[in-house]
Amino acid sequence: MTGVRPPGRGTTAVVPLRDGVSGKSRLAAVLDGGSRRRLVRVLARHVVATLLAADGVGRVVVVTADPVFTRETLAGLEVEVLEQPAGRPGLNGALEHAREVLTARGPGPLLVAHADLPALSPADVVALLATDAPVVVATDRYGSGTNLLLLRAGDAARGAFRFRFGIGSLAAHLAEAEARGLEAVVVDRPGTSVDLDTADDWSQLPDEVRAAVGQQVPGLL
Ligand SMILES: Nc1nc2c(ncn2[C@@H]2O[C@H](COP(=O)(O)OP(=O)(O)OP(=O)(O)O)[C@@H](O)[C@H]2O)c(=O)[nH]1
Ligand SMILES: C=C(OP(=O)(O)O)C(=O)O
Repeated sequence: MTGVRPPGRGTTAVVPLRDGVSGKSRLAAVLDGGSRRRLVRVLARHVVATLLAADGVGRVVVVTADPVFTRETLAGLEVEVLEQPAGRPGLNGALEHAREVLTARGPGPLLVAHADLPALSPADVVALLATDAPVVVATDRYGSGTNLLLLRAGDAARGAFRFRFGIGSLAAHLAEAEARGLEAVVVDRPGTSVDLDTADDWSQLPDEVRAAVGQQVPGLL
């Protein structure tokens, strides 16, 4: 993508983004396909723009099985798009691929951020980066999942840490850190805890966030 920031100092943020058709399936009962696709775009643009605006983030890389949709979705934003190989399916496979590519380029902390965090602010990102631990997990509103994961452990430890996104991923990531002798800190902030997967998640968002997203996605307001 044009206008990509050169590799430099700071944390590299990695945003996984599914293809243009299958995401946000849990909202299928309340939103048609076109609106779900639009929602994926609005949320992804918000998360990427927020990361780019946060002090301490050097670069944003999006890993996806659908680079055409992703480039179109993120047009005008300074991101690099990495294509997820077919042999690396699923969210964890996508992240392993991104980590391999980035580690081959050089050392440095990695911040994984899901592309569906409508309330995420630059201050949330700065707060995560200010947390002094080799592994930092921002959990979801149930205290059971992982919405952002910061790995600033040294290269060997960072490379060996298994991504375990999915049901119960907070406990899985904490266990992973413990198994590798890495201190892990859990962060729980209003801006990091709501990933928009269900109508109930929607109801938990502040009014101003719902107004901003709802204006752009028919059917949500
Ligand atoms: N590259 C990539 N990203 C994924 C994949 N699965 C999920 N993601 C991304 O990972 C983040 C969390 O996704 P989920 O909430 O599990 O899935 P979703 O598509 O948003 O919603 P559901 O269809 O309801 O599960 C979002 O940024 C997704 O776009 C995948 O297989 N590959
Ligand atoms: C992938 C995860 O959650 P969700 O599918 O709810 O986004 C997770 O919490 O690891």
